[in-house]
Amino acid sequence: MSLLPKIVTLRDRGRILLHDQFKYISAKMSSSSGKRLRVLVDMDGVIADFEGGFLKKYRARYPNEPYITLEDRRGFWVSSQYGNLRSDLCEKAISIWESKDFFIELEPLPGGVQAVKEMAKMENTDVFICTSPIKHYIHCPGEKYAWIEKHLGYDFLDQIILTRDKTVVTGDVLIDDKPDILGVEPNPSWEHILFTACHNKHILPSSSHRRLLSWADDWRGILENKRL
Ligand SMILES: Cc1cn([C@H]2C[C@H](O)[C@@H](COP(=O)(O)O)O2)c(=O)[nH]c1=O
Ligand SMILES: [Mg+2]
Repeated sequence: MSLLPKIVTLRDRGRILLHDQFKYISAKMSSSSGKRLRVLVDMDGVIADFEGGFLKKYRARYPNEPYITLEDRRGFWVSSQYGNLRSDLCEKAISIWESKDFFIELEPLPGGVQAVKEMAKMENTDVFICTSPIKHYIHCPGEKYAWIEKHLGYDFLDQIILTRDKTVVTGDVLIDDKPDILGVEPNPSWEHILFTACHNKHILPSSSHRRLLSWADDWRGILENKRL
């Protein structure tokens, strides 16, 4: 090996320049669909029918108690609205989602599983299911895993984020039906796309939220727009 300092000739510089240009062009070609995107998809109320599953089981267990139709649902917290109806109904509502088999037996919401599968196959796209477990953890976390395996497949178990604070998760987009997603991070990295559900459909359009009305809505357009 020569001990002489390396002299970069004009010809070398030309080669380096060409090499850099080649690298730039091939990088551009491989990311023809724009920048890499990390999409966080909520589970309850977005791909799994929490509200429908709740009402069915609540009515079966408490056939003589009053209930709230999906049409009349207001506000994210089912427990609060039932508690306002009659104070003891709050506990009765909670007893439903704390029961064994509640989360695993939730029906998929129309188009959700198909959309997530398609999203995951898109070039330059990482999809994670970002979902909050209840604190009564005996059944819920395991059943959420089982639901993902059942509907999205075994390999999707690598893509699960269980957290009660979604603000600390980094991503480009969070598709979620909860209107206010708060936590310790005041400026989360993601844009919250509000997924329309029976409890939030009456909230007026706001400049702080873009909406996805259902999985038949233009989720592909939202993703492409985020790549720009
Ligand atoms: C309506 C409602 C929900 N929960 C629980 C059930 C789920 O584990 C989470 C919601 O999770 P997401 O990731 O935000 O979809 O909250 C509850 O404890 N009380 C309720 O009234
Ligand atoms: Mg949700």
